[in-house]
Amino acid sequence: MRGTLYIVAAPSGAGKSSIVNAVLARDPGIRLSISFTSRAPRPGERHAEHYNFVSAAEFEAMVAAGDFFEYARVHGDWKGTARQSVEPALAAGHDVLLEIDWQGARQVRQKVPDAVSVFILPPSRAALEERMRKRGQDSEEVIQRRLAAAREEMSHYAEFDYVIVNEVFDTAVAEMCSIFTASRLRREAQAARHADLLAALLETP
Ligand SMILES: Nc1nc2c(ncn2[C@@H]2O[C@H](COP(=O)(O)OP(=O)(O)O)[C@@H](O)[C@H]2O)c(=O)[nH]1
Ligand SMILES: Nc1ncnc2c1ncn2[C@@H]1O[C@H](COP(=O)(O)OP(=O)(O)O)[C@@H](O)[C@H]1O
Repeated sequence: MRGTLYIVAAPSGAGKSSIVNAVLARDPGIRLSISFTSRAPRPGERHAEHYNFVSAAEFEAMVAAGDFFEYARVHGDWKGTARQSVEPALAAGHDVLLEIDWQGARQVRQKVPDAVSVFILPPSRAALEERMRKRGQDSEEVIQRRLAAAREEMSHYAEFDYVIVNEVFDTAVAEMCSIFTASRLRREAQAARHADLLAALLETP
């Protein structure tokens, strides 16, 4: 059976990376796709671990070569998921998780209609702003830009299959694990039903 494709999106600062890391630690079978980006690495970020960092020209060459499963301009930088990070793993039966924005999520839904998409919301505007500041990595100008971008991102929450409000961290992690487990079980049950049906249909009379 092909693997399941999970999409997780959220406004910056909602707790997406923290939740995804906790879910991956509990469920090591899920493969996290490492995106490509044209933005410069921040202090402490490592190539091929946080992102595959490439120049804008390299990114655009990958677009022209059709290398991307999805890509978009996010906060002024190119971000994209390489086909190579997704298609072989799904075909081999592995589940793959994409941490991408709403524009990428739209492209993926068109390609893979049974992808399972989850949107993470902060419990309040104040909490979102506080969490952005707590990371202490961005200038005030960048934070103001990100708050405006957060409103745009959150306006698309209803396009997603599931919404998690990240108020209590452990509850949010448990909710995401439940969503993933339930959707995997549903797909396995459906595949088993189809296998039984085909066996019956193809049985020689
Ligand atoms: N479409 C798309 N969006 C992405 C990709 N990788 C990251 N993003 C989105 O880019 C936004 C900013 O990412 P984030 O890691 O929070 O911030 P950054 O550290 O400034 O890159 C978030 O909405 C991510 O979901 C990607 O491969 N494709
Ligand atoms: N439920 C929560 N309650 C309080 N702080 C949280 C919660 N979830 C995440 N955080 C904190 O908020 C900040 C932003 O989280 P992060 O995972 O980096 O967000 P994102 O990936 O969505 O930008 C981090 O300092 C993180 O520890």
